[in-house]
Amino acid sequence: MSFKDPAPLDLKQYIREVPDFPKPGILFYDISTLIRNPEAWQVATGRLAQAVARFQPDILAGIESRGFLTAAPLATRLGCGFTMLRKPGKLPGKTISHKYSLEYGEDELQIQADAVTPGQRVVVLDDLLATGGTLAASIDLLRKAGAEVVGASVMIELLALGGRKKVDVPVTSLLTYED
Ligand SMILES: O=P(O)(O)OC[C@H]1O[C@H](OP(=O)(O)OP(=O)(O)O)[C@H](O)[C@@H]1O
Ligand SMILES: Nc1ncnc2[nH]cnc12
Repeated sequence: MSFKDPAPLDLKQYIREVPDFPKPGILFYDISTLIRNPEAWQVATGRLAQAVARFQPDILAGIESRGFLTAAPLATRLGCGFTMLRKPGKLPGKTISHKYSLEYGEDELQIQADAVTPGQRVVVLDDLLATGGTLAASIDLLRKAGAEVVGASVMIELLALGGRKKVDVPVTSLLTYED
């Protein structure tokens, strides 16, 4: 993997912080302003790719929908396969599902049953780690599909929510926020 990082570039300046979205009291970390800037997005994906390469993955798994944005360019850079973890009813053919609890209510993710060959090394990617429920569920789902989940990587980690405690594989994050 060759990537020359034009350091120093503070990527946080490209993340827009939106108060009270999608509901009062939530501070939303918006990556739209990062991905629309070609230089900043090159740097962000380059740094993420360096972190993910250390896991020596065969396949990257992206979590719908913002996880697709991070996983797909990395798979291209690293020469890995890419597979989608999707919300229910979106994937054709035989699928494997995993239901999980969130702070309020239940959610579900699916993967195609033949997406992973048993024992393949998979790294799961998302844009952001908050409570960790989504990432933990994705890892459970990938294991149901036969994957060896060797790591997880996110662009943004919200430290105060302690999400990485729910995740039993090594997690790398590019940008951390205390609040
Ligand atoms: O750590 P958690 O508390 O589980 O939260 C993190 C998840 O929440 C967001 O996804 P969202 O469900 O908003 O879907 P989106 O990517 O389609 O916007 C984000 O992209 C992560 O997947
Ligand atoms: N605070 C937040 N900002 C952006 N995406 C999120 N997903 C879960 N919590 C989030």
